[in-house]
Amino acid sequence: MKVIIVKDQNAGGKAGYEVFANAIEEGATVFGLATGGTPETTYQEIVKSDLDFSKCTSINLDEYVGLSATDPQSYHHYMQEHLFENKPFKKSYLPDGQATDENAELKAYDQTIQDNPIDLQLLGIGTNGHIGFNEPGSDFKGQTHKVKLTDSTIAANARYFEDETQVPHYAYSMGIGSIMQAKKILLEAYGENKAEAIAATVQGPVSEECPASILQTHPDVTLIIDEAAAKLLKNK
Ligand SMILES: O=P(O)(O)OC[C@H]1O[C@](O)(CO)[C@@H](O)[C@@H]1O
Repeated sequence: MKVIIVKDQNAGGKAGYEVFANAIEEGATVFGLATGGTPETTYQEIVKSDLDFSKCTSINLDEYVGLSATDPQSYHHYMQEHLFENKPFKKSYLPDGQATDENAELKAYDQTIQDNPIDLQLLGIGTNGHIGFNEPGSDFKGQTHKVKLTDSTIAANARYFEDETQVPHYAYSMGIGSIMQAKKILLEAYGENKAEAIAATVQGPVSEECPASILQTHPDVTLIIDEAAAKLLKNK
């Protein structure tokens, strides 16, 4: 695991952009993308750049169950607003939060991931160490599945909704098994509220209690974290 400690999220966005630019340089064409507050500055730097994704494919980690692609709170909408509007891909995949046949949707998403092996997977991390919506206890070999969100995740994401009662309680998430198949993984984390999860991810035991700890077994992981998120790391 390569750990890059930056001053703040803006510096992190610049470093994150560099990882994307290098990946394209090295021939990457399939990008696993994340949502939430963390990747916003990396997307801002990409949007400002001349990087061209028109021949590339994107596959997002997750989507809330029950939200339409046009719902302002959906991850479809988030991606459109933060990236795709300005940097369109040849093809962009997110789970369909309104799928009528749930099992068919989950199977189809797994097939999409198999058909488009991910070159660079971008991740954020939850305060409880979740990646995508894979909450503590998720199977390390898991494929795309429906997740019941924990109370802490619902509370953490409530900031994007009118109030907490509007936060969906389920999501479709790429499984940890699929995430680990990516050739290269970039995890970003900013803020003191991620310090415990980062310490467990980097220096804790590999345990399903901290889903991100599995990244210790992946051959090519880069962490971009700010000083606050790095606070509990020993001998940094
Ligand atoms: O970047 P944020 O907003 O702190 O979210 C952290 C993580 O939580 C999620 O938004 C899921 O709740 C993930 O997609 C994200 O990586």
